[in-house]
Amino acid sequence: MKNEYDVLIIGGGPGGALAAKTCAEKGLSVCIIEKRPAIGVPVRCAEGIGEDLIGEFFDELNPKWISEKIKGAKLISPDGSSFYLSPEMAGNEVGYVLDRKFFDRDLIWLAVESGAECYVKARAVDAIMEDGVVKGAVIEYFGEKKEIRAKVVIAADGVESKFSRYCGVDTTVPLRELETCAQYLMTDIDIEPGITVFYVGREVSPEGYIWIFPKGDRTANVGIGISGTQSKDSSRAKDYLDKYVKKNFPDGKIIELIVGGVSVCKPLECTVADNLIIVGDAARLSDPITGGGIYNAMYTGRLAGEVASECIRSNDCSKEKLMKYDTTWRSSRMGKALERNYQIKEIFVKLSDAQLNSVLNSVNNLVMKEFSTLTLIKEIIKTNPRLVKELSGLRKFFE
Ligand SMILES: Cc1cc2nc3c(=O)[nH]c(=O)nc-3n(C[C@H](O)[C@H](O)[C@H](O)COP(=O)(O)OP(=O)(O)OC[C@H]3O[C@@H](n4cnc5c(N)ncnc54)[C@H](O)[C@@H]3O)c2cc1C
Repeated sequence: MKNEYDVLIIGGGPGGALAAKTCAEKGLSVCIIEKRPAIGVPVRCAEGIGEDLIGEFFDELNPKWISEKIKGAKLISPDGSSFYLSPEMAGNEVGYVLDRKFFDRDLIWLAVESGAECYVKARAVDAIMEDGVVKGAVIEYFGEKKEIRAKVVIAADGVESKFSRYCGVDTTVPLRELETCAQYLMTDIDIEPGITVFYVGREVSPEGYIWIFPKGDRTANVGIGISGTQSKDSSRAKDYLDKYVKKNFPDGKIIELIVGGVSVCKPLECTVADNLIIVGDAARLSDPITGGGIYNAMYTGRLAGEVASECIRSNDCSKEKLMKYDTTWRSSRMGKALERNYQIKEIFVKLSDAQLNSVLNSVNNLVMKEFSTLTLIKEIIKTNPRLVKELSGLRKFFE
């Protein structure tokens, strides 16, 4: 490990890996540090991603990255009725349940093949700051402290991100908007292959949802996310999950448990500073409705790599120059979706279970030519005149 690189990347998740690969391909010297002893494990994710989204990065997917191809979805209302998205309707919402143990590792491998250096068990414990400007990171590597300097530091340290805070950026997530999650990898359970299932409602999962994401024969990620402040009797996410599992999969076998957090707040007000770019979950870029953030991390990681390379070439890595990264992602399809989905989430979390039943039952018999979250929301607005007041805030997104 050297003391100086063009680009230092904190975190070896999908955001960090794409940033590293992009910078290395452009001929820069790149160092990725990852605090865990292995890339990709433990997997803190339900591993779902849309086909079109992952297709933006790869012409062909390595079969070992994929646990299951998803062709449809079911949404279960609080009253138990279900809204089924057939494979024909699912259209652009089909996708994959990945195997991130392999996927994340291979993303780093691609970065290393392109010339990046990667060090595991290397944790950033502070920022090197000079005159208020980021110059690198202090890291702990196998018990020793070391300083690494860089022209640009990319903070890709996930939802638990501390690095940007070390640099003076306020990254606080309001407690209500930090979903706490628990997930079992379960086997020996009766599930429909290729169909993801989502349960919503205050009783089952306050301000969140339960998911079943199939991962091969009678096996699935069965998980839950709940708002940080809305649980009953201080029940934890795992308590809600256990209740669900006991009722629905009493004979299933639990072979893994993970817990983690997902932010469903607005993105950081600004995702750059002098010599610093913040990507993926560290920038609070997971989707406020679904909590999904693999694509957003990959997209912003790649963009950060491109903008950092340009700025390093032009010898100017000031906040002003790096702002190109911030303005580009905000005006992208992803940025617009984040803004819209935040407003939609804010409205939906306020609906009672009775209102949710009414909303979801109203779309139950719809035949949509092409499904997307957007078309579903449009239909909900059209078919729920009684909820016009609650839903009126959504109109601006569809006019
Ligand atoms: C239960 C759960 C289910 C989810 N399900 C889905 C899903 O189905 N689909 C989806 O798209 N998204 C899902 N997500 C979100 C998804 O996992 C994240 O959005 C995605 O991993 C973000 O990638 P990232 O690179 O920004 O951060 P991460 O993947 O979190 O990577 C950050 C890395 O930085 C490392 N790190 C942290 N601090 C330091 C430090 N100081 N020094 C060095 N390294 C550090 C961490 O160890 C980690 O490896 C889920 C999340 C949870 C918790």
